[in-house]
Amino acid sequence: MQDSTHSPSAQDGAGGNTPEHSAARLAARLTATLESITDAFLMLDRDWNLSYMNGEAERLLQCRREQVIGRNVWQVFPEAVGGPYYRAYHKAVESNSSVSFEEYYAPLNLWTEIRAYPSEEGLAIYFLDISARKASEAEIHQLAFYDRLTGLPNRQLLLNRIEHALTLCGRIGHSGAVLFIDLDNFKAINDTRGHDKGDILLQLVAQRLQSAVRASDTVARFGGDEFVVLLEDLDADAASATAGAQESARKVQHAFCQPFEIAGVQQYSTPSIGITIFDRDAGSVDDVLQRADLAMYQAKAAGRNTIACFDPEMQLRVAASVALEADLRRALAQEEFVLHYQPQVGVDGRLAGAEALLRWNHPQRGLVSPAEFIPVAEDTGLIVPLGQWVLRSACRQLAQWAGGAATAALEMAVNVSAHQFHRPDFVGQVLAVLAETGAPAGRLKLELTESLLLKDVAGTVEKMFLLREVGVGFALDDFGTGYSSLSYLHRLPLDQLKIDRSFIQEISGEGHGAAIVRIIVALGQALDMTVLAEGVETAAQFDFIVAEGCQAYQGYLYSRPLPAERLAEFIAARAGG
Ligand SMILES: Nc1nc2c(ncn2[C@@H]2O[C@@H]3COP(=O)(O)O[C@H]4[C@@H](O)[C@H](n5cnc6c(=O)[nH]c(N)nc65)O[C@@H]4COP(=O)(O)O[C@H]3[C@H]2O)c(=O)[nH]1
Repeated sequence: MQDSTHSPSAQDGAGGNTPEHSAARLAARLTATLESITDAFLMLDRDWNLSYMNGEAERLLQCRREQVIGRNVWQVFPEAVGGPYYRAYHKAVESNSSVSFEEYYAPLNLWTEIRAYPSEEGLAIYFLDISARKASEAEIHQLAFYDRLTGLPNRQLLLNRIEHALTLCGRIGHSGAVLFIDLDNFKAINDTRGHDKGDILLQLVAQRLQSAVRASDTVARFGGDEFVVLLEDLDADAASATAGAQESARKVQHAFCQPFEIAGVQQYSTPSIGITIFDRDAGSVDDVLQRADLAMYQAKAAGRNTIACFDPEMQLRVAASVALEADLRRALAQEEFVLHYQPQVGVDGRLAGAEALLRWNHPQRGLVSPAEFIPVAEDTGLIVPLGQWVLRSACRQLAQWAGGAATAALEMAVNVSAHQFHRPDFVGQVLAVLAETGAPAGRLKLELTESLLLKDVAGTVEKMFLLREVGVGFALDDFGTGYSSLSYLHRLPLDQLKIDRSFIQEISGEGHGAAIVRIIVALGQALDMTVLAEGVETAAQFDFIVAEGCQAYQGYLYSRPLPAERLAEFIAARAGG
């Protein structure tokens, strides 16, 4: 049997068993319960008058119950009239059911549940302050979808928006565009001014980009110094969509005209911008971004601070070069390269030496010209191991010549690419190869190009002098085709200028070939360098370069590039004849 001293009625004291007393006790208990729950709680009667309010509701709604009980709720909270709460209260009454929702009610985010009581024709309303949960949800969203440094949408949000834009294109039939933006000189700024200044630049760029485009366009940080602008809602017509995207790209470019002020210093930065237009047939998000990225590379290649539109041929070229790169790596591992040697001759007919020219002995394609694969090797950095292989093989050959009576005096010219030359250990590598092969340093001539020399002139001069100390000579290849700057020529320890074959070919034609040959010869004399004409094919060209004072030449007239054994036969035949 239940212990009566523990029953609620026993605790309520004596004489409290009348229906009135029971009701009063129940009301008191209910009130105590309603005051202790964590929800805010309100009751309205059927005339919208507030009939009850607990302490938590007082706190959340910032009012005192004695001032509001009995008053019309819409008079107490006039700002709510017509708003979401107003509509929800009416809906609950009309539908005679409960309604719950989340809504911002300044300055709080509230979860609200409204229950209609048909019998009493009133409403019971519960509120819960969910501001803290909302704030942490917002923070999680911010971290997941926005870039911390710039506050811009991040790559993930951009991908979502492009996906969405592609779906819309399919449904509505309009088109959109992606502008892929890369800062041209960001690495240099980061390296010279420090990462904190680099970060400031990225933040300023983010602001400029946002003000350069419409508020409805997405500006996202893709990563590092790469930004993407997504334009939706362009015309369905391809030509006018392209024109619209180009116009936006020009605005973006224009936003970089003014310098950025970073820690009191004016800093200029320029963008390379690639554009791709997309419509319902654009494929996947990745396809679209890849095209924009390719177009951006095209813009960079065109000289920076430029805008380029995606061109499908470009994609084919890139695909071919990716395939070629893989093939080159394999070729290097399987030693499919060989050197051919083209004689370099004095105009008096004396054989001076040979230029080592790289050939790729491809298992399917036969001999492949370096003109086809050197640019890819340069772009991918493969030129470094490849150039090292050339240097070692040519020096081995040079050492062999040094031991033969008829070939002892021959020089070996070796092409050196900019990538290879600007490696910090270049001098050490050349010295190591000379030591390893036993080739005479005094008969090794490195052929450098003008563009190579222009980059970091001081470092270049230093390397050249270090090598010259052991006897290595230098020729300037393809002279006249690059950014000739006469001002640096006299600072460099060069032994020879090579006139590019394009000028030799022009000698008898309409062009300025003859005049250019004359100028280069005069320059060589003034700077005490020998001048060698490349690509001499005819007797007339030979006569001209002799008359102009070139000391040496190479070209089909004398000999094509030859494999080592054929060159040995060639030399022996000449010695014999
Ligand atoms: N039309 C015509 N052409 C002539 C004549 N005489 C020689 N040539 C060609 O002209 C090029 C001369 O080499 P280059 O200017 O250094 O130009 C070279 C050089 O820049 C690069 N290259 C070749 N081997 C190497 C290498 O080992 N390392 C690097 N970095 N580049 C190389 O590839 C370029 C092309 O090499 P090749 O195809 O061997 O082409 C060679 C040679 O075969 C002629 O009378 N008429």
